[in-house]
Amino acid sequence: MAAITLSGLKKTYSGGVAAVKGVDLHVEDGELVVLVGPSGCGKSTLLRMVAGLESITEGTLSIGGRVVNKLEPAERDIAMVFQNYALYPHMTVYQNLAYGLKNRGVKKNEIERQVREAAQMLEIEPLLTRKPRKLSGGQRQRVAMGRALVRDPAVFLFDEPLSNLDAKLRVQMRVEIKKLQRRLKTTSLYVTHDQLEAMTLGDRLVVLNEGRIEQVGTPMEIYRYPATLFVAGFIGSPAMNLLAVEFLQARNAGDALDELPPGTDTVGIRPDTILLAPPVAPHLAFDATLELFEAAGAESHLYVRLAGSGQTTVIRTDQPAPVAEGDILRFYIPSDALHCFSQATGLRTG
Ligand SMILES: Nc1ncnc2c1ncn2[C@@H]1O[C@H](COP(=O)(O)OP(=O)(O)OP(=O)(O)O)[C@@H](O)[C@H]1O
Repeated sequence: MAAITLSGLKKTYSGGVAAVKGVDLHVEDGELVVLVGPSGCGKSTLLRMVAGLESITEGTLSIGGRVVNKLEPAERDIAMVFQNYALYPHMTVYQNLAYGLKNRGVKKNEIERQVREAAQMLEIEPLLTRKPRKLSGGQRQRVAMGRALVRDPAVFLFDEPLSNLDAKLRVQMRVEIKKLQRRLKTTSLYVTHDQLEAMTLGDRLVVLNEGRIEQVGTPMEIYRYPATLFVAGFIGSPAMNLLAVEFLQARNAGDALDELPPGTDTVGIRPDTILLAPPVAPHLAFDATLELFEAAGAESHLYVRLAGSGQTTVIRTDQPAPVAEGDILRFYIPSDALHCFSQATGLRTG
C-alpha cells in the first residue's frame, strides 16, 4: 500500500535554475499518474526527486505515509525504468533480472522463481540466456521492466521508457505497461512529453509547464475541459485552434459570439467539432480557404486559412471533403463546442 504525496515541492539547481516551483500532488495507492509537459517543464526533475536521485530544495515528499525526503533511493521501496534501459551489458538477461535480488541476499531458488515469473509475465523467457546487445530495443525495454518487476516495489517510476522505440512498438509496449500495471496495481508515476501516450496510459494526468502544475485530471476531463490556455494548446492532436474574439467580431462570425462568458477574448475550437453544414443551435460561422488536404486513413485533416487572417486552422473530419485545395469554404462551430479563455489570465472563462 503506497500512496505518494508531494507537498509544496521545489527544486532549484545549484546554478539557480528553478526547475520545480512548488508542486502539490496526491497519487492514490494503485493509481497510474502520468506527468506530461513540454521539454524543460520539470517533469524529469520531479520524478527524480521522488526516486531520490535529486535532492529536494523545499517541501515534503511521502511514500506510503512515510516522509522520505532524506532517504537514499534504495531505502524508498521504488523501482525506476529509464529511457536508455540501463542494463548491465556484460550480464545475461537472467543475471540482469537476478542482480537486485542477489544483492539483497535472496536465496538462489527464490531468485530463480521470481525471475522466471517476471520473465513469463513479460514473455521474455526465451531470451534469458542472451546478453543485452543481442536484443532488440523492445526486448531490452521488457528486460528493464522485468528488473523493476522482480523487486516487487511499492512504487514504479517510469522516465520516458518508450521514447527510443519505433512508433508501432511504442503503441504495443504502451498497452502492455497499462495491462501489467492494472494487474499488479502498483502505484506508478510515468513521465512523457508525448500527449497521446499520456492520454492513453494515465488514470490521471498532471500537465506541467515551467515547473508548475497547470491541471490535474482524468485524460477525458482534461481533453473536454482544459483549465488553461496552455493545456488547451498542449493536449489534443491535431491541436486545438485558438482564435481571437476581436477577429471573429470584426467578421460578424455568428450568434454564438453574443453568448460568450464575461472576460473571454480567445475561443478554442477542437478540430473535430468544426462542421461543414450549419447546425440549428447558435454557432460561429466563417469562410476559409482550403490550403491543404491530408488524408490520414479513417479521418482527414483540412488545413484552412481564415479569410482576412494569416491564421491556419485545422479541421478533422471523417467525411472525405468534396472540395479541392484553393476552394473557399464556409465552416460552422456550435456554441456548446467552444472553449472560452482569457489571454490576460491564461484561464478558462467558462
Ligand atoms: N542537473 C541540472 N542542473 C541545472 N539545471 C538542470 C539540471 N537538470 C535539469 N535542469 C534544468 O531544469 C529544467 C527542467 O528540466 P527537466 O529535465 O526536469 O525537464 P523535462 O520536462 O524533463 O524536460 P525533457 O523532456 O527535455 O527531459 C530545465 O530548465 C533544465 O535545463
